[in-house]
Amino acid sequence: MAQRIDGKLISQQIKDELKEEVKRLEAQGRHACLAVVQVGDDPASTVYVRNKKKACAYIGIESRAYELPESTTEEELVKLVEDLNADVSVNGILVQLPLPEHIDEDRIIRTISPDKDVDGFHPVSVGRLWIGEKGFLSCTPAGIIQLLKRSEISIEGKECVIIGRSNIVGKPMAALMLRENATVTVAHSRTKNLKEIAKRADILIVAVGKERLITADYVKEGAVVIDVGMHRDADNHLCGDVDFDSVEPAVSAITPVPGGVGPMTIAMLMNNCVETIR
Ligand SMILES: NC(=O)C1=CN([C@@H]2O[C@H](COP(=O)(O)OP(=O)(O)OC[C@H]3O[C@@H](n4cnc5c(N)ncnc54)[C@H](OP(=O)(O)O)[C@@H]3O)[C@@H](O)[C@H]2O)C=CC1
Ligand SMILES: Nc1nc(=O)c2c([nH]1)NC[C@@H]1CN(c3ccc(C(=O)N[C@@H](CCC(=O)O)C(=O)O)cc3)C=[N+]21
Repeated sequence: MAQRIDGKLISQQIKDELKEEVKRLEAQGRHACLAVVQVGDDPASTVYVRNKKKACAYIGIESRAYELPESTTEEELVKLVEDLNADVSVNGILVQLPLPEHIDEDRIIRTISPDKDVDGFHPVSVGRLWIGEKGFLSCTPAGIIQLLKRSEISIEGKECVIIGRSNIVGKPMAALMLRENATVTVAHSRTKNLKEIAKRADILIVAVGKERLITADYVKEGAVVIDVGMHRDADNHLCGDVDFDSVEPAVSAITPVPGGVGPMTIAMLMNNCVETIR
């Protein structure tokens, strides 16, 4: 029987640890405040933003919501981020992605002060990650490392294959697995023989954004499979990039969707917020 890696449970443990820590920090007069910026009203973004605010309330972090209309200009958003950078009562800034077409996402990410970049998306945070310097870690990859460690799955020396090379998941995931001494392969849409490469993995991390793409024929017997994907299927159920029913019988451990990586992303965002006052 494959071990089901329970992201809901592990994220709850982390949030409880953070809640205790925030209590101690508050007693020392330290207070964390996260600014959450959403432009437009994409329903998926609204759900994530709501979950982030709920997590803040649970842990004892103040959250300030900035809900801007879809028609917000790039200049207006840059101005808001600059004001938040300058506001000493704000410790962390999160601008929910994706942004509307007419706004340059990279410019907005670069505008966030690296000292308040709790998403870990700023080029300075990315550089720090790759050279092994202290800085904010990208939340989803950091959450996956915690899932593995807290499930007692060792990483050192393992063959790790990551499918996907986005700036928010695949690339920072590669940096973190390398830091943990895995041997890392990053596959993408131009990769040849994807099945053969994926089958080499002791730890297979899937972030392709294609509903149930990965079936049992991509997976080595006994591998650990981490599914980052997030989709609503034709029956309106949440599912991942991995075909869970096909893959689960072959593997030693697997994350479900929902209840796997998703809740960990939020727990690690909370950790980054607490980091601003440690
Ligand atoms: N649970 C969570 O907290 C989070 C979940 N997600 C989910 O994870 C998934 C991936 O997100 P994200 O990284 O932002 O996605 P992107 O669309 O930015 O990146 C997808 C990557 O997968 C590669 N790819 C696409 N199709 C194939 C294929 N058929 N074979 C091999 N590689 C392929 C692309 O290659 P190329 O570079 O060549 O185009 C690209 O590198 C999505 O479902 C998203 O919703 C994302 C963030 C957080
Ligand atoms: N600036 C920015 N930072 C992000 O971290 C960011 C973003 N933009 N844009 C979108 C992606 C996606 N993402 C998720 C967060 C939580 C769940 C999550 O909690 N998922 C639950 C289910 C939630 C539900 O019921 O819909 C689960 O998997 O169990 C999923 C996905 C963060 N992202």
